[in-house]
Amino acid sequence: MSSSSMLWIVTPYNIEISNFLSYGLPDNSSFLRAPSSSFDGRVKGKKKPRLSSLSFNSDMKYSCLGTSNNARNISVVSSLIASPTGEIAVSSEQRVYDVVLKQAALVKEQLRSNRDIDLKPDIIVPGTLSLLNEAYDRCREVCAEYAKTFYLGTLLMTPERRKAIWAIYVWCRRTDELVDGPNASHITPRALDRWESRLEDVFEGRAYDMLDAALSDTVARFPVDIQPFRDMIEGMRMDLRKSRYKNFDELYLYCYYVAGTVGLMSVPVMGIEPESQATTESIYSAALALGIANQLTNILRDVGEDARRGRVYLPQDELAQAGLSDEDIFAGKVTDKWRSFMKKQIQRARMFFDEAEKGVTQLSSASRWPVWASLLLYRQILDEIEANDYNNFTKRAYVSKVKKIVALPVAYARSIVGVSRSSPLVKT
Ligand SMILES: CC(C)=CCC/C(C)=C/CC/C(C)=C/CC/C(C)=C/[C@@H]1[C@@H](COP(=O)(O)OP(=O)(O)O)[C@]1(C)CC/C=C(\C)CC/C=C(\C)CCC=C(C)C
Ligand SMILES: [Mn+2]
Repeated sequence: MSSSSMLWIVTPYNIEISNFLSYGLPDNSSFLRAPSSSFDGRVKGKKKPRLSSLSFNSDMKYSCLGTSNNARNISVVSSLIASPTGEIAVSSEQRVYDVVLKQAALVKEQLRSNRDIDLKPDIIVPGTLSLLNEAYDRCREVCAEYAKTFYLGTLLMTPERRKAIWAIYVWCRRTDELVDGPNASHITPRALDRWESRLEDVFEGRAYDMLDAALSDTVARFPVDIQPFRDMIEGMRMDLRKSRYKNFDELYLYCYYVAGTVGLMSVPVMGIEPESQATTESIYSAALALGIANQLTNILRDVGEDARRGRVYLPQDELAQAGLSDEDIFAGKVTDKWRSFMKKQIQRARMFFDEAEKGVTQLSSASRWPVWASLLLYRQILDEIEANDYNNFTKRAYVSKVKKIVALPVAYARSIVGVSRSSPLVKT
């Protein structure tokens, strides 16, 4: 479907920025939700496993993202969990990795059949191009308003790619706003089903409003798959039904849904450096790691705020191991137990950032800066939690303007370093 023909059905609503999160959800009761993950339980890869650099000690009972398919194998084996009834369950990590493999395979396939996405010609239907430009401009405004630093970073990207990232950003923001925004108390699982049904329409070129129209155009131009978008909605469903996470496996799945998905949505737009020797899978794994790292950081920053909403996004088993409980969190007292618990949580988030770093250099050169900037800035929130002596109950950790300004040239310097054969993601 051409991006322009899609525009025939766009209604140019006059949407104000302050109002951009409004959504005309269709009442589609016949909608059948697709499964959120296509995991089939197969063990991937044949080579000898190598331990992932992110494996946690037995205390944490978690081995995280590997740096290659080889590394992944070890987690596949260790990710088979036997239930008390003897059934073999599959870990979240493996379920998510299956999505990563699928995304990587899809993008490879689509790029093969569409060598240069930036040169995909417009089929111009009279009058529609200016509408589309207006739609992207709305996305730009929203992005500039809600994510200033990140917006600045996108300005270095090619015009095609930056517009696409704005459109994806806006869809993510709107989705999150459904469960976190002013109308959150009215949001039901059925409303999320309708949001998903609307998403499918957007992917098929039927946009409901201008912001959708921009996304519809983006997904027609870039090899972006619907699965991570669906999975983000699944994360919002999870938020509606759940306010506690038994262990890190459960939390990992939530983090994938609401944040890891952003990495998977973004890579096909950001593009991979043509010189890159890394496997597509490893780059997607790094992108996933960045999303997880960001979300874990969000969670650690917002412990007090979430607790006041009755939510605890911390692994219950790890809290118990540290001699802590929900009551301690609601009491909001910084104790030595809390400090030592937080140290471990921060360490884990940093490991995900380290994993993500390996992939940034593999992105196309113009896309690296915003990614480096967001990585460096988000990671600094962890430093600020430490600087607040782990008081994330009543003090919000934030990165000062000065530190943000300093981070930008650092990010730029990193972004101009090209891919090297010694990169940890490169096949040897
Ligand atoms: C190889 C490699 C490293 C590639 C880079 C891949 C990449 C660009 C990854 C981006 C990761 C990223 C920015 C993830 C967002 C994580 C996040 C903060 C998610 C938030 C979820 C809900 O949390 P919560 O409700 O607790 O938070 P709030 O209090 O509401 O803030 C989200 C809010 C989900 C919605 C996500 C967004 C609005 C961000 C979408 C961002 C993009 C599409 C652009 C990403 C691009 C860059 C350059 C960062
Ligand atoms: Mn939110």
